[in-house]
Amino acid sequence: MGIVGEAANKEANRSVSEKKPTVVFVLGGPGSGKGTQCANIVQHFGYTHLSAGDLLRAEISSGSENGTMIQNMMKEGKIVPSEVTIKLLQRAMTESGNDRFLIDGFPRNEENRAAFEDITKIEPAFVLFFDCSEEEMERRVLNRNQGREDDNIETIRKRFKVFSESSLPVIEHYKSRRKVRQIDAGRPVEEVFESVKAVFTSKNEKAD
Ligand SMILES: Nc1ncnc2c1ncn2[C@@H]1O[C@H](COP(=O)(O)OP(=O)(O)OP(=O)(O)O)[C@@H](O)[C@H]1O
Ligand SMILES: O=c1ccn([C@@H]2O[C@H](COP(=O)(O)O)[C@@H](O)[C@H]2O)c(=O)[nH]1
Ligand SMILES: [Mg+2]
Repeated sequence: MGIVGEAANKEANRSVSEKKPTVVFVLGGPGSGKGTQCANIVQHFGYTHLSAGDLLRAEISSGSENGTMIQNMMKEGKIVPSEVTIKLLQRAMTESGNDRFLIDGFPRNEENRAAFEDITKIEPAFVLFFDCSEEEMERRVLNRNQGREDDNIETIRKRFKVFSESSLPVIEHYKSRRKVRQIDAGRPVEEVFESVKAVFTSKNEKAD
């Protein structure tokens, strides 16, 4: 290959590696089925699933210096400082080697949202919102049996309050920008996934 060809090749590779990743935020109340549906999306559409809650739990288990602070906040259903969560997300994105991500359970408040956009300069392609009644979400979380310290009725009530007071405004923000794809998540898993698939296969979605 000549010098000109090599330069063109380098340029092509550079633009690929510097291309902004595709991000879909996956939001919804505790137990709405975000993790369950993300696992299905990964199988069908080649995304990497990053659950902010799972990354925070892994940070606690790793014995990191932030572990105790994160654990105490999660027990209370509170939102961990943005910089901690964003660092974990950025690290996971880099380590994945992929360029399309489902970011599950983040941003949880307006400050999370603004900080993520500020730091990463990434805007989501769209936001998947799993809409489910509190009654159904409570039933699911109490039956989940994954040993999560925050799956008890006292913390669940706090998580619902944080969701409606702090997370719903994030969804409203993206609604006003026509980025929200709202899914009725109160139906059986397979039915919910049919609606999810329709979103990901729509030719109008930038993420495809
Ligand atoms: N459509 C559904 N119908 C009935 N049960 C469901 C449905 N979707 C998920 N579940 C079950 O409900 C529980 C919660 O689901 P999941 O963990 O996916 O929710 P989540 O939104 O990720 O919750 P969290 O925010 O607490 O992490 C799990 O036990 C899961 O198997
Ligand atoms: O961006 C985030 C995500 C999660 N948290 C804390 O973790 C728990 C559990 O989150 P799940 O999404 O249900 O796994 C949540 O209640 C918060 O305390 C967070 O602070 N920031
Ligand atoms: Mg989850």
